[in-house]
Amino acid sequence: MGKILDGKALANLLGENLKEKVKNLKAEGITPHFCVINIGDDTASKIYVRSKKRKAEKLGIIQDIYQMPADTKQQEVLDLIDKLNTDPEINGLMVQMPTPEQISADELLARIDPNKDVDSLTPANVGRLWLKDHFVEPATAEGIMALLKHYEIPLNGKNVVIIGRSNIVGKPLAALMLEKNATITIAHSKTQNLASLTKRADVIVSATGEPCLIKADMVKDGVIVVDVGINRVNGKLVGDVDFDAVKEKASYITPVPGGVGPLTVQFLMEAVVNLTRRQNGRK
Ligand SMILES: Nc1nc(=O)c2c([nH]1)NC[C@@H]1CN(c3ccc(C(=O)N[C@@H](CCC(=O)O)C(=O)O)cc3)C=[N+]21
Repeated sequence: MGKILDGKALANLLGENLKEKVKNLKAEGITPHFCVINIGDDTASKIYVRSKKRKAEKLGIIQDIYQMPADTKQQEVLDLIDKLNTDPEINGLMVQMPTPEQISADELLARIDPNKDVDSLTPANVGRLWLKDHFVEPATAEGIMALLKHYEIPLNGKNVVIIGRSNIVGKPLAALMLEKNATITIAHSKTQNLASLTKRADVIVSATGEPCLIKADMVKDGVIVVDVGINRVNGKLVGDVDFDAVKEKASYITPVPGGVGPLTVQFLMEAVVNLTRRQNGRK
């Protein structure tokens, strides 16, 4: 039976260190301050925005929430981003995904000052990520790397199958894992015979939003499974993995909830603090 990769515990542990870091900055008169722009009334988004707010408060970071109506015009959001980009009080900003139909998220992201790009989703920072001189990394990908490192799971030469090619998870995770000399396969909704790929994988990362996509007969014994899926099924939160069955074959597996999710929030806060330090000429 597989060992649980306890993301929640690691997030709490790292949170204690970050709290100290924030305290030290505050002693120098610097308080990290970031903004979340949430457009529309996606239920899940509201939950995430609130959980970020809670974490920020715990750490002593200021978080402003700009809640904009579902029919907000693109230009209004661009104007807000411009204002926050140039406000010296603001160290970071992010646009909560998904955005409503009339909004071009790509255009919004491109407008964010890369120096304030908490999510690391601006074109400049995506480029830096693949060129190895990055100063921010997307939080979920970074959280997964931290989790594997904490449990001393090496990636050198390992076959990793990432399912999901999103800009926010799959693609940046591939970049970070390549840096650790893993061999990466990115599978997605058009991939044929997914099981033939996952059966050969040493590490499987699933980020699709499809409950029970990964079943026990699709994985080899001793596999390491990282479940990034967040799905609500009959009022219950589940990942992409058939957890109870797959954990019998896995050597390590993340639970949902309590796996990758809390680390995402932790590393968003790390990004805020790192950007704040950088803007103030630290490290
Ligand atoms: N610009 C942007 N950046 C993001 O980082 C971003 C986003 N948009 N849109 C949505 C996704 C999703 N996301 C999560 C954050 C926290 C949990 C989390 O805390 N999960 C808890 C459970 C939370 C619950 O109970 O609902 C857990 O897995 O244990 C999950 C998912 C950030 N995202």
